[in-house]
Amino acid sequence: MMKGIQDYYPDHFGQCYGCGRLNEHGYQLKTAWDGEETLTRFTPSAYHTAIPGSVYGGLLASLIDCHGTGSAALALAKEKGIQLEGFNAPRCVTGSLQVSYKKPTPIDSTLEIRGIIKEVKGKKVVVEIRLLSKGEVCVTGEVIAIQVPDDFGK
Ligand SMILES: CCCCCCCC/C=C\CCCCCCCC(=O)SCCNC(=O)CCNC(=O)[C@H](O)C(C)(C)COP(=O)(O)OP(=O)(O)OC[C@H]1O[C@@H](n2cnc3c(N)ncnc32)[C@H](O)[C@@H]1OP(=O)(O)O
Repeated sequence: MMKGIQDYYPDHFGQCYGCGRLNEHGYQLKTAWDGEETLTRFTPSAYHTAIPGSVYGGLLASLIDCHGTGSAALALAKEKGIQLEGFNAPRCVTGSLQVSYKKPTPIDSTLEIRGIIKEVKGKKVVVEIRLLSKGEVCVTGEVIAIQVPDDFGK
């Protein structure tokens, strides 16, 4: 599996259900740069069903959520010139999450979640997200992520 910004969060940020590397029950999303965009992949299982053939919308929202905060952390690291090593990644939590379901999301394919950084202003980052299945955009969203201090959650 590719390495993501989540691999550079310290242990107390590694417990997140969506993206914590230490949560054995979670999705363990990995968010990385893909050119100017950010990218996460997730392969749904049959039990992630809404109606047969389509992915449950709440799951799709949580993929957008954690990919958004991870993308924001990548953007802050880039802006501040931080070389990722050890557990030194900037960390963000979700301020707001907006999701728009454009069409049913086929479940029998690996999903691609792509982020575009729209704004970095102080500790606030706005990320626009597209979620694709079989090459088609099924869901769009916007995450406003806010950087928190290093001791947040300790
Ligand atoms: C308390 C529990 C938190 C749990 C966090 C879990 C940690 C996870 C750890 C590790 C995983 C890695 C991370 C993955 C995360 C996964 C996603 C989640 O599930 S996160 C959980 C859901 N989110 C919350 O529970 C946030 C609760 N809210 C807060 O803690 C604060 O309200 C916070 C940090 C979001 C903002 O508080 P301020 O005091 O730092 O912000 P100000 O200084 O007032 O504003 C700065 C800028 O941000 C905007 N802003 C602030 N809050 C906003 C909001 N809610 N929506 C939109 N914009 C907001 C403001 O308008 C301002 O923007 P202008 O500079 O004026 O342009």
